[in-house]
Amino acid sequence: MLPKINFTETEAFRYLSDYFPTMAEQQMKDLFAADPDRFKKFSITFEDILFDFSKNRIDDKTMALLTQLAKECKLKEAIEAMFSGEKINETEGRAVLHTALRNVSNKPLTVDGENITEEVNKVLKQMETFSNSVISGEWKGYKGDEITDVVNIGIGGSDLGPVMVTEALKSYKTRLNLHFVSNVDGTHIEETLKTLNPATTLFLVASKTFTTQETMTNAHTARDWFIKSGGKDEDVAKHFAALSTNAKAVEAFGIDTKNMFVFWDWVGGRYSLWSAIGLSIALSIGFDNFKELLTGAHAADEHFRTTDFEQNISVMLGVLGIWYNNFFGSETEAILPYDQYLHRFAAYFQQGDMESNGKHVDRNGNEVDYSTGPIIWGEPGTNGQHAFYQLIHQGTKLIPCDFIAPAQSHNPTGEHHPILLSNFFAQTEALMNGKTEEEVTAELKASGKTAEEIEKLASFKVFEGNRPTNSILLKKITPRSLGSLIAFYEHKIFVQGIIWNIFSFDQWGVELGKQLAVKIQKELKGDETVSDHDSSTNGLINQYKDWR
Ligand SMILES: O=P(O)(O)OC[C@H]1O[C@](O)(CO)[C@@H](O)[C@@H]1O
Repeated sequence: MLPKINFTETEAFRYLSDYFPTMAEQQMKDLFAADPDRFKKFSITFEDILFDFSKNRIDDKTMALLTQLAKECKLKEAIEAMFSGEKINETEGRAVLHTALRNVSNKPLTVDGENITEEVNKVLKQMETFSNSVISGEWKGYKGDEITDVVNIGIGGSDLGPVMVTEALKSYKTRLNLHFVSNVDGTHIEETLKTLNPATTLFLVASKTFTTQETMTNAHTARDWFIKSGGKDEDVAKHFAALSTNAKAVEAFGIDTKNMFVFWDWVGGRYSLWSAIGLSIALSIGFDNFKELLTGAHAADEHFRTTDFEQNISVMLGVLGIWYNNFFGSETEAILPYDQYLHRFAAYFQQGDMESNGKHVDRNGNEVDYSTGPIIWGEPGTNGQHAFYQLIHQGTKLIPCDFIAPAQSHNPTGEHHPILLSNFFAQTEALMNGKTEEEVTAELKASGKTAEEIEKLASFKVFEGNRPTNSILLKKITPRSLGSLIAFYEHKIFVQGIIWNIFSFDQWGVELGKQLAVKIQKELKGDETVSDHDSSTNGLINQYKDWR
């Protein structure tokens, strides 16, 4: 059982509230000027990843109080409860053990009397054999051809993780071409199928429940396409595999259970890329690289489980987020990777974070009277700079940003990488230092503007600065470093959920819309006028029926 403590009633919260006005006044640039060791003090290096937290609106006292807050909320006990397989997902009665999927050190772990380490290793072996055989060309399609293309059909956690990782690790790509179909919009599957040859295509139907409407609709369309293009029912086994926890539904769909890769109800959808859901990743980068991804995540798990909070990367990420969310009133956090390969990283953590911590009821079942999960968003730099950085620099909202970049590029073409990285460093410096009115005036004067022109322009060109950033510099994006990075972010979400006293591993908020869609889908059949909704919904449905 998880602790059920209201963090706003802790001693640390009271002290933080008292101290907040002092820190709200503090300029980060003054804190840097006063302490030559600030960078050293507030940065942590883990293997080949440097986390620099020093450009935050914190000092020693803030950090001591934030870590005290985590302690008072019994974070240490909660971490142990998760890792040891307690059923901490109480509203679904499930353990939360994505960490067991990457337990490469093979520490034995028993859940409900089953040795899950053995179960996990069995599926990993199956994934290894299968992916090696497809990549090597030993696995043949129904006409005897090698597989050239793999289509992962899944949505949410059964799509976003595999998409993000296969994109991030594209430079490790095998000869296979990966495609991802998620949206139930027929355009997604049709545009994908157009480019494919059924004799050389392998479909992975990825769904924890194997009941998700979007995925099952797309999977049926893919199967129909395969049959229409000449495949027979008995050929389906060579072209369809299932990644699921639901063997019965897989069989009912017509996929041979020999081609089924299982996982378990203790793997949350948005934490499932490490499970059989990662088969598309293994096919895309090879099983050894997939194993490296798991190894990197495991190393981060060990760090999270055993490191003191003051030096614990996920705890730092988590409590800093709480500092801005609950004291400065920030509503959003931007994730800004300066690496084109990481272009789906923010989208991935949109689900990871927002589906986990977008909750307004605490673990006691009471409505919370504080803000919980932030809105996560972001795009790769430098594209973001030319789109939304204006608001980050000069808008009225305080937006804490995570800047992420590799020191070594997989594509070190000409001056591209130094140019990219100079933008990363410049942005974090600019966000912190800003530009004062005196500096603006001097600059305008030097450019030959008159006193009158300077008077008119100056205020628009001032940057107030003091805008916080985390900088995450990796030596290189490798399967191992990426595995660690993802795991650190996953655990940050955990840290925050524990402090906010909410359940981070259910997602009841996605159910209502699904239920209503099933009802409305029936009403869309036939031409009768619909009248049992509110006038807006009726009006929209009836107009749709008229126009379709
Ligand atoms: O893997 P499944 O069961 O198809 O579910 C897909 C996604 O749907 C959700 O349940 C809700 O959108 C996610 O949590 C999950 O990742």
